[in-house]
Amino acid sequence: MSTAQQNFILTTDPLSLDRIRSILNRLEETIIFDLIERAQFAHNPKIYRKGEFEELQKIGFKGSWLEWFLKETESFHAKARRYTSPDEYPFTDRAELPGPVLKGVELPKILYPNNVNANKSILSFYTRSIVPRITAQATLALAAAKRAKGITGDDEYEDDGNYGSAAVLDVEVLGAISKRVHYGKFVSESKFRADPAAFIPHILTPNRAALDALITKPEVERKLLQRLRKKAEVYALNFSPEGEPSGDAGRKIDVDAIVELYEHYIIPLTKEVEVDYLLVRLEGMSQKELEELSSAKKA
Ligand SMILES: C=C(O[C@@H]1C=C(C(=O)O)C=C[C@H]1O)C(=O)O
Repeated sequence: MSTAQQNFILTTDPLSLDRIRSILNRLEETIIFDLIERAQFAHNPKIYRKGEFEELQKIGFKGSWLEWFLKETESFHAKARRYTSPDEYPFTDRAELPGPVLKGVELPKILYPNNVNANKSILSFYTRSIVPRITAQATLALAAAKRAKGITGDDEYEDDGNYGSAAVLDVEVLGAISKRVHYGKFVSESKFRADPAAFIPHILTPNRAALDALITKPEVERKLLQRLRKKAEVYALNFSPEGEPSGDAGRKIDVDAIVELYEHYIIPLTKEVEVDYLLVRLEGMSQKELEELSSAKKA
């Protein structure tokens, strides 16, 4: 599917699973490249801890350096109505963001009204598990360079002072992961509409495990992880000035780290969003509406 056909406005069938899967596939590129960019800087743990920067406290901001970046960036994006789109969620509380300067666009209402939002979990696993892992190479190289200058002990590690550059990239990675994970809502809506009768009893019970089994496609996940490894291996290659790929010169990022990120965080969280969305999919419906839906033919 061409990238133009992925466009929400141009497509004829926004809920086709093929279209949704092609978007998830394209987001793999975005996430891998953003992680490669972030991996050039050291961990810089200071930027993830609240209260580390006196300068921020002085201007009345109580969160971490990264939270400040998120709030400032998202405030601007909110003005351009980014978060009125059903696949874009801010990390900052909406109440703290300004309203859009442009009037809202009339997008077709495809999703059922819901407040499912996984960003708190995304922020937490990204900063605790992902950043330390993908920055390990840069952090070790930094420590070696510092030792060569006679700096040893605790001051050797982790901090290269590139707080702005690292946080700009964190904001990019987080936005891409968030978009990917919340796409789970479209996946669920598509699967639900294809066979409402299969889902309804488990939504009413409610039975998370049964819903999880209904939406899980092990074969799709297996192929995804295989494809992702191949993509990461290729994109992370270093090239000689003559354009020769040199696998021996090391890769720009730890390929296993990317595959594990998907396997242990991104896919499970997408499925959690899928199930959370299904659990509110019938809220406010009358008995008659439920019966009509239950007897709707399998698509
Ligand atoms: C996204 C889908 O739903 C589930 C979640 C997947 C994922 O997060 O990549 C993959 C397959 C399914 O188990 C899908 O069916 O494509």
